[in-house]
Amino acid sequence: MQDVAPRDYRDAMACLGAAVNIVTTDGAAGRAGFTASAICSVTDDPPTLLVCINRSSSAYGSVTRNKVVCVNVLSARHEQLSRLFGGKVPAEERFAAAAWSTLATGAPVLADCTAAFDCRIAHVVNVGSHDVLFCRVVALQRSGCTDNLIYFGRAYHTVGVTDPAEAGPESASGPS
Ligand SMILES: NC(=O)C1=CN([C@@H]2O[C@H](COP(=O)(O)OP(=O)(O)OC[C@H]3O[C@@H](n4cnc5c(N)ncnc54)[C@H](O)[C@@H]3O)[C@@H](O)[C@H]2O)C=CC1
Ligand SMILES: Cc1cc2nc3c(=O)[nH]c(=O)nc-3n(C[C@H](O)[C@H](O)[C@H](O)COP(=O)(O)O)c2cc1C
Repeated sequence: MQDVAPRDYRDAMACLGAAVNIVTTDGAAGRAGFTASAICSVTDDPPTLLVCINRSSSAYGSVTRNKVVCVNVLSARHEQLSRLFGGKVPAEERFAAAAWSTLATGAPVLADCTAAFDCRIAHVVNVGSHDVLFCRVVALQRSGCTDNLIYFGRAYHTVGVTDPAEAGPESASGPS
């Protein structure tokens, strides 16, 4: 069996469009955040999603020691914010560019994000360069669920619904 080269793998993955998110954390190990597309729903009972984080990321130490994250789903207007959280910018400069609140865990919630999943990290699996974080969702926020920022072909794009009613009502739930 022929091994697939990492470069060929990434070229093929560039053809897999994915929603863009900002994953944040806060706590004793400090506030941090990074742009992430490797996020997936695992199960709705108990509500669980997964996040893949590169262990070389500047946010890695804070995320794994705080053991909490908030997955902030981005919309078209957040492209510049996504670039800021995409690397090489000091954490304080990243967070200064937007307004944040908190839900249950204390991880920063982006004020105008499409949806926010506030989570406690339940389980971690090491795979190659990344850790896969299995995250139990303990609180939610939804607002203006009309469009998504998408990363496809190494570029940003937007998908949206023309009728906001299709996306359901705005809401927040879980302990606060
Ligand atoms: N899952 C990840 O860690 C991702 C990391 N990135 C980072 O963003 C920067 C810009 O990336 P592109 O311009 O899209 O070119 P690229 O060739 O680095 O990435 C193309 C595609 O490959 C995947 N990918 C990239 N790096 C990966 C990694 N280390 N592990 C697993 N999958 C990976 C992603 O699906 C990405 O859309 C790079 O530094 C890249 O490492 C981007 C997307 C996902
Ligand atoms: C569109 C996009 C998606 C990304 N997705 C992920 C991801 O899922 N997991 C990850 O560890 N890094 C991902 N990255 C890279 C991190 O955002 C970036 O490397 C991270 O902020 C580390 O940079 P830093 O060490 O300078 O903070 C992505 C970058 C971009 C631009």
